[in-house]
Amino acid sequence: MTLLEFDDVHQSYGEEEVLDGISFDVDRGAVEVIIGPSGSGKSTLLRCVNRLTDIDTGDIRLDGTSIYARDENELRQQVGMVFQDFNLFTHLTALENVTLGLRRVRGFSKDEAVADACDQLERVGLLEQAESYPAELSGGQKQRVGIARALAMDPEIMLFDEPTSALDPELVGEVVSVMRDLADEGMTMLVVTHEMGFARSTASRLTFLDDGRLVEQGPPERLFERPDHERTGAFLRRLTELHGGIDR
Ligand SMILES: Nc1ncnc2c1ncn2[C@@H]1O[C@H](COP(=O)(O)OP(=O)(O)OP(=O)(O)O)[C@@H](O)[C@H]1O
Repeated sequence: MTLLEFDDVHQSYGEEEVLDGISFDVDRGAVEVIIGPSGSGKSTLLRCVNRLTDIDTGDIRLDGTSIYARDENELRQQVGMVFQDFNLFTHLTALENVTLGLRRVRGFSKDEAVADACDQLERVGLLEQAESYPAELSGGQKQRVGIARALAMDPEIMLFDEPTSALDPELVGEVVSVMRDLADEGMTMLVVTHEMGFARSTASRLTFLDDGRLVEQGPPERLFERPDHERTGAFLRRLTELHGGIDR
């Protein structure tokens, strides 16, 4: 069953067309991994889904309704986003970073918010660090707080924009493992990543973007073994050399 639809999406910055007619559907429970060269429009595509960036023409529908027909705050609750550089409030503890949205957006009482935030931190294996400030956490731990914060909104879909790219290599595994658990729980996920181990083991489908166009889409095993386009094959071989095909 379709949850998210991109319908002929065009987006430009000034003269530069960044998304040039993107159309595809994401099923509920699917893990869609978006790959493509730098500047191909991957981040922009994600940012359009929760209206951090507006599209020029076309439409994006969530659960059959245009994202432009929805209340913006409600949309941001339904669409969780995890950023490369965590975007945590540095003056708040891990727990406070998670309770903030629960109180302000979901209207939870203080006690309810703390209880729910503790559940979310436990889900990402960080309950013991609840009282730590971001500066006291490793990059992997910070990113897991970012995931817990997004999960606290009880989203219908989670967007991950290169969630492991800012991490030291030894910290990538703990974040990938949390993402894999979410996939196993049936969370719908749209993931921009270079982690080919994750793509091979967990993606329902890979989507290859180049220069704002959707070049090729398919199950990871087919795209890795028998891509229709030479560009896809060459790109995946290079990513695998750089970021490993090893399942972490
Ligand atoms: N706020 C902005 N203003 C102007 N141009 C932008 C803006 N954000 C992105 N761009 C341009 O849009 C194009 C696509 O950027 P985008 O970040 O979506 O690509 P990407 O595939 O995610 O790249 P990367 O892998 O390097 O993050 C790039 O040429 C970029 O310079």
